[in-house]
Amino acid sequence: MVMGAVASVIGILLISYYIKRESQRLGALYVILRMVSGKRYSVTRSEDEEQMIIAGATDTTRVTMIWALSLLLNNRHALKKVQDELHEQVGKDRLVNELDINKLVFTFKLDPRVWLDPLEFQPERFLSTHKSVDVKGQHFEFLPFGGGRRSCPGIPFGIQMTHLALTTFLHAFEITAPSNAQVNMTATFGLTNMKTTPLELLIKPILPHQLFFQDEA
Ligand code: HEM
Repeated sequence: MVMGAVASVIGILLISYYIKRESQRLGALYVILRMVSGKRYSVTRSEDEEQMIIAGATDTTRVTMIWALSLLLNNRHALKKVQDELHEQVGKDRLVNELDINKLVFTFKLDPRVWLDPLEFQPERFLSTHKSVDVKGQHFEFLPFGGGRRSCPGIPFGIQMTHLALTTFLHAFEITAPSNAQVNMTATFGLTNMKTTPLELLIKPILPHQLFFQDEA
């Protein structure tokens, strides 16, 4: 099925859905952010604070998903490993859920001075040579969420959302680039380093049709 779908749309839809669902509980979210990060966010709700959390949560997760999909498309062996693992661990009779994430070892164990072949997409390195590197700001060679006092307070939420959205998508669809062309990896400098050109995907559903229309439990 050719849809010419742009991954960002899927990312935004999933993230906006969760944010919307959680927005009534933003007051509680401040408390959680304070608890997990030890930072002083005001518990008094203000529009600025809501916008800061929504902006911090949406663009970052969307951009992470777009780059992950682009890298997987340009590295078909890694994409195959991710999808083989999903079909082995989750099967084809249901969708991915939060409890599957820890079983998806390949997918999420995921300058020459620090990294060997830094420009190569080698997610395997996080299972072998760089097994002990974590993303939460303690290992300075890899700081996707920053570090120190102003590091990201949404790390658990960001990781969970990215895991769930990416695996749900890759489990349910076969993805290819139009004409099997290489994905253009040029980045635009900004607050988040967005891909310069939109990511175009051809997606083909691979799970039973009824799973795409099931009601939420
Ligand atoms: C993959 C997803 C995410 C990535 C890569 C990411 C990355 C970052 C980075 C690099 C910073 C700056 C840290 C620094 O200055 O050292 C930051 C800050 C922040 N992030 Fe995230 N983030 C993500 C998801 C989220 C989520 C889901 C939320 C909220 C639920 C969130 C809320 C925030 C806030 C409020 C700040 C400002 C912190 C402060 O200055 O005190 N982020 N994030």
